[in-house]
Amino acid sequence: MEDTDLRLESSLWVGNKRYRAVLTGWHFNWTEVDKKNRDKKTISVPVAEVVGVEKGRVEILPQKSVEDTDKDFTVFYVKRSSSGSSYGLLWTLGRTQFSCLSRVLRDQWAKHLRTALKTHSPLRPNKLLVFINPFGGKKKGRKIYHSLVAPLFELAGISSHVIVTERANQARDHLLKKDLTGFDGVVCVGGDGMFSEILHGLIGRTQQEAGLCENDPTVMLQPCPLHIGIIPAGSTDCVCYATVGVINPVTSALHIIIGDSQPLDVCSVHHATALVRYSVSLLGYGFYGDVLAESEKYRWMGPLRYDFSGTMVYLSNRSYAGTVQYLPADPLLSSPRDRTRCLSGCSVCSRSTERLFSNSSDPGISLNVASCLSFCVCPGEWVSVEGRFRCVSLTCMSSSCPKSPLGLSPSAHLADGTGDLILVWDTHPLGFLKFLYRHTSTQDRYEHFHITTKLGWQFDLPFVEVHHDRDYIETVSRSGSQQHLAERGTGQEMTNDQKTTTPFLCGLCCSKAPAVSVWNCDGEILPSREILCRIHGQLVRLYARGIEDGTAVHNCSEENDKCERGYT
Ligand SMILES: CCCCCCCCCCCCC/C=C/[C@@H](O)[C@H](COP(=O)(O)O)NC(=O)CCCCCCCCCCCCCCC
Ligand SMILES: Nc1ncnc2c1ncn2[C@@H]1O[C@H](COP(=O)(O)OP(=O)(O)O)[C@@H](O)[C@H]1O
Ligand SMILES: [Ca+2]
Repeated sequence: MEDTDLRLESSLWVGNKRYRAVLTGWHFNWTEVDKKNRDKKTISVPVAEVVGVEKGRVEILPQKSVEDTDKDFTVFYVKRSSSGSSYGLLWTLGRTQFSCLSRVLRDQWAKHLRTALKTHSPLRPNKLLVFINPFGGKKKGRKIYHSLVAPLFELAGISSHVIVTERANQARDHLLKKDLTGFDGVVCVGGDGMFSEILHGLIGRTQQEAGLCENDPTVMLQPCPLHIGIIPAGSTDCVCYATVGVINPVTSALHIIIGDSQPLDVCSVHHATALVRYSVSLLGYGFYGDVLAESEKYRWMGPLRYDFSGTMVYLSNRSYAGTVQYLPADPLLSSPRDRTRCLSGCSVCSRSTERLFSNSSDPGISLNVASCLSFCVCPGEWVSVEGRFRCVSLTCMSSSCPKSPLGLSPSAHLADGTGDLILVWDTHPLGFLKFLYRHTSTQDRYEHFHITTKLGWQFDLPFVEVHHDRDYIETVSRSGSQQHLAERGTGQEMTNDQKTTTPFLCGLCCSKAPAVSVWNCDGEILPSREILCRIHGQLVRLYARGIEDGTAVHNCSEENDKCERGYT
């Protein structure tokens, strides 16, 4: 036996097989040795991915059972399996029960492993504040938390203070006003709307404490000190999908437990001199605004309300006149058409961390170099676009979700300090259907009518433009004064310029097509149509690590597969 600092090596038994087990600084490995002392297969678990170490023979599923034996210990760790698509890995709870030659050795293994995992993952939370929206998605938030997540938190020694919300904005108000001392992070059990509440509460609280004015779009906001964890239990679950790669409560719980950390860009939306809201996933005018407004009537349908309303709004065949102005970002940083994806350990985001935080005096509203596409812009110049749009969307990240596995903007980055602006000009209904349909693509490269298609396929249409922006103004109005837009009602006589496109299938869904749309801001309808947006790079941190490349499945060896698979 060897024992220096955190290194420990000895023989251990799993069942009747003997293993040579080694704990080095970063890894816990066990290698099967046969009767002639020859090495066979090795299983290696990064210490940072050890969930817990218990003395005795312990199971936590289907219910907790502890056999308090003298020479045994049980190690729980993260185990990966394919999610079925090329990106995003499911995490389950791996478990192996080891036997030692003596109790002293057993205690030594337990002590060393526990010390090592604390040393190698310093962001593991000790205490979490958990908000459950009991009405999100299919209304299963409470069940998901208590049956799948709470036992894992308990195993990892995390204490949690759980609040089941009784009204909208309760979580946000709690975070804005109540004592948060001692908490390492906030967990939201729900959908994108619930995440948005947490986001607003934490950003608001941080700025209050820093004495910063959120209404001023030129202020450099203070990054939030508390991490946010998302247990998906909503309808779209876009933020979870885009930062973890799968919608799976156990996977998300394990990312929280091991203290993963993923920074995220946030967009602040202003009107006149006031902050309206923050957004991370979708700020959409036109189609997405109309779908949201329509879907509110059908909340009782649960997540299906979006498909139903989406079809109705599609059939109503609307487009809207407007003006969008934006400041293009430096195309050297990354581009929405560069066919790359932001995956775990993304180098574009890492480089951005240095850029975003090295120059704290950067007001953030100065321009980088010219944008791509048909616009010729000089440094420092705003680009103004005017016309009729099917939809105008802004995302700070890919906004991938189960409906659109590669997302609204597949090459967008989670934490590069920029957002993507997608302009879809008015086009014929089949063209727009093609655009929507292309969002359902699951592979980033495939053959379609003998043509190899690549990431960002939905942008390869003549009526779609995508721009990479750092900060910009967006206003949506008909050509003419913006004031006019705010005052324009739906009952007015419309000029050709103001008219929405004629519905082409039925009068049921589209008899009263309005002349203006609304903004969908992460699932909330905004009260204003004229807005000014600013991207704040890496303003919050999630317990996540970005989407893992599913083509490289780790530690799923034969031996591992024999372990308890946990909750799949
Ligand atoms: C033909 C199939 C078309 C599929 C098009 C899929 C595009 C999906 C893009 C989704 C981007 C999601 C960005 C995230 C938004 C969320 O923040 C936000 C709030 O989520 P929460 O309720 O969980 O709190 N969610 C939303 O605003 C929902 C947007 C959903 C849009 C779905 C549209 C479905 C369209 C179906 C059209 C069908 C046309 C069929 C014609 C015969
Ligand atoms: N107890 C509650 N009662 C009613 N609404 C709530 C409650 N808790 C949270 N909400 C609100 O419900 C909205 C939708 O929640 P979310 O969890 O995102 O579900 P979904 O994904 O189905 O829209 C959010 O805007 C949130 O503010
Ligand atoms: Ca971004």
